[in-house]
Amino acid sequence: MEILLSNIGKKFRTEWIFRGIDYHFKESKSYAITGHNGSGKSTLLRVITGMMPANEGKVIFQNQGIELGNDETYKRISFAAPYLELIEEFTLQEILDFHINFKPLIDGVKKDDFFELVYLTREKTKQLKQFSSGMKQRLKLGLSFFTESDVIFLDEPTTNLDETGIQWYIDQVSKLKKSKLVIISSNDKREYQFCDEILDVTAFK
Ligand SMILES: Nc1ncnc2c1ncn2[C@@H]1O[C@H](COP(=O)(O)OP(=O)(O)OP(=O)(O)O)[C@@H](O)[C@H]1O
Repeated sequence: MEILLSNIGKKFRTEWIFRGIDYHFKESKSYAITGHNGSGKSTLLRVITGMMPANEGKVIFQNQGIELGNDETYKRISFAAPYLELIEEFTLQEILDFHINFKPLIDGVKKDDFFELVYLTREKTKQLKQFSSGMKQRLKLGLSFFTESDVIFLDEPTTNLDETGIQWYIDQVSKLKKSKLVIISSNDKREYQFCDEILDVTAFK
């Protein structure tokens, strides 16, 4: 799976956040979208994933040269971000069951393995509203790491994680990046230092 950005521009009211972005995200490579606070990293991620429309240009997802429609694209991408809400009334077990209706767990990972992989075995029957912010973030990352997708989008992935959580994140992404396209929006080097390429959004003001 690869993604082509063709002349992408986004503005809020009259202010252009970025403009004229042409870029090619290639299969099984990893990319960091960088830039200072407010430069437009999250906005670009939202535009690429289709959560927000661009004002100019086109985002094309393609597989072996064939353009994918929106329905197909959504099945193949995962997205974890601090601002994406979880259903807080669900227990951990319920949210996993809900999620795997749409995106099955990756080969070799069973439900119980998932709880272990995200270090939440004792929280299976706990409602998410009782989770700490770091536990929620680990769960969001886990849902994107361990369910089927070809592309993983991560926005500020280590938000609310402690040192152990950050190391866990680095270990997991380092493994995943060998087989998936990974795109990380961040201004924290530790979150993206292993990436193959950097797209600096400030270059497109
Ligand atoms: N929904 C919105 N409506 C209006 N302006 C917005 C909206 N979302 C973002 N902006 C503005 O767009 C600019 C880019 O915001 P964005 O959140 O993409 O930056 P960022 O690089 O991700 O920042 P940070 O590093 O602080 O997370 C900012 O000036 C922000 O105020």
